[in-house]
Amino acid sequence: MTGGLQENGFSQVLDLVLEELGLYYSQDVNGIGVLYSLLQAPWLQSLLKVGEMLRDFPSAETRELRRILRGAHFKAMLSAHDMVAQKDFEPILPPLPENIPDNEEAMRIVCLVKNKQPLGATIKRHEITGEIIVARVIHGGLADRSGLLYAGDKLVEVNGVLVEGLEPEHVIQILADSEGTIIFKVIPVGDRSICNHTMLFARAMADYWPQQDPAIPCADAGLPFQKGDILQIVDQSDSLWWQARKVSDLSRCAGLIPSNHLLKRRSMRLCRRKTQNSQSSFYSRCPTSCYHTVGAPYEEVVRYQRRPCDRHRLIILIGPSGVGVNELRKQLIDLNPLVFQSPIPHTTRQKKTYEENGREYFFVSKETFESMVYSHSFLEYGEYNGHMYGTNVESIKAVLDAGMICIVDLEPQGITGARTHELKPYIIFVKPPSKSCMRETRKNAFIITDYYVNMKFKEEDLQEIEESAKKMEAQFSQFFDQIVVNDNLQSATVQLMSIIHRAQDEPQWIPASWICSDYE
Ligand SMILES: Nc1ncnc2c1ncn2[C@@H]1O[C@H](COP(=O)(O)OP(=O)(O)OP(=O)(O)O)[C@@H](O)[C@H]1O
Repeated sequence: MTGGLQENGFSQVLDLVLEELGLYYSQDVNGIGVLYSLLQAPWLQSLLKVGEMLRDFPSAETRELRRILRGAHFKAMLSAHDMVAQKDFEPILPPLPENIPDNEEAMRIVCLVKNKQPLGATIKRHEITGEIIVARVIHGGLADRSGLLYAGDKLVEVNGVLVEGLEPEHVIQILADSEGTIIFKVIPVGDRSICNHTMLFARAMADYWPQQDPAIPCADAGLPFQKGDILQIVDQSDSLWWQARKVSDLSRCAGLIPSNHLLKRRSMRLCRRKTQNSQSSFYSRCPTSCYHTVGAPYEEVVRYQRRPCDRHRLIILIGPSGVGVNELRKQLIDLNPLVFQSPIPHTTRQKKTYEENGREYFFVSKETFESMVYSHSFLEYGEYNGHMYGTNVESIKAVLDAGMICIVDLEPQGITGARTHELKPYIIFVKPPSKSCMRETRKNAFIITDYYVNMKFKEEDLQEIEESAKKMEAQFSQFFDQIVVNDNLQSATVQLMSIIHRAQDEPQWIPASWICSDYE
């Protein structure tokens, strides 16, 4: 590079810089952005290099450049560049006062917008400190979705009202009266335990009405359910109160339900009270009578889909005597004997001449029958006209092994024995229609009793069918997978047929133990 060219280059660069700087001086620009891009500019880099070089070549231009570079504006620009580069532009807060106590707690301000829906959190008074704290946050509720309130958070203020010294009921009232925005001041809980969201499904084995439970921490946060309902238990972190939703209504937020442990404890207490009243020892009676009859409050269930290579599920029809269980079973078999069959029963009665052993019945001696009873071979058995009759599990398996759908009608007391992983029964309750409908549809029907065969239905028979159906439902509905009303015989049969096919081919809830047992 020649001396002339060098001089030309420098003056060009300088002209450029001055021109640009002149532009910025005349504009009211946001300094940081502009400075940043300005200082990034390749020409400025060159200029700096030029400056260094010029130190060694004193001339009029050099002196001028030195003056520019030492100018206040230029220095200010460079210092601004340094600040931007070091991100040193955040506001400087005044120092904290020196007299803050060491134990001062951080406060969180939570703003929730409450429409018509509940807040989805419960509060309680801390047993020791007396402070009002968030007792639990309901899964899927407003507070839970906000992610800002946690169980254990200390409430300081609600909508500007100090809660110190207030009763929890008073705070609840403030919350209930608030519409729209609610502002909480809370001291966040120190050790926030991670909620245990075990995804577990359970069949309720009893009804539960939170409004009638004096022990529930907040009745409005409770989830009412009826036996047979399938519940999704979303939180088991509390040993006494779980949170659950009904699978039939998963869009609703979860509610409180008593834990297994709590219900068992209650039923034990009930049991103790009963046995005390009956003057006998709790320990000697409880395991066999009371506790056994009360049973588990929830039954864990899983979704089960029968594979085409699996045996069919046993179809059990349950219903009050005279409702038409036997008739419906016969209708199904008559319609499709290659698909539907019933097991061949055992009996102690004499074989008739036209009968064949193993076709109508298995004819056995009283002794054989008794030994089968002792070895629990029968799902159910009973006496009729002085003879014993029984439905044997092996006969059921024979139908299932032949690839057919086995249908039995059972007394409800036989349900427990039939509920095994081997048979995986699907239980259908045959319900009577209204009495007026029965009167109409049973005009030409005959009822079979222990004393009479082929008697017309009387008014008291209809009454008895209705009452006995109600009792059965009250006691056993937790086991019913489906209910069919036997009004019109033809339509009830068609409905039953489609239910049975769905039971075999579509996913269903079954006890988890039936699946685990497969791998035993
Ligand atoms: N939907 C119906 N419409 C008209 N008649 C019916 C209907 N269902 C059943 N019946 C008749 O009612 C009578 C009693 O029915 P069924 O014998 O099936 O009763 P059940 O429930 O099996 O009672 P049980 O166990 O005491 O025999 C029979 O005559 C049957 O044909």
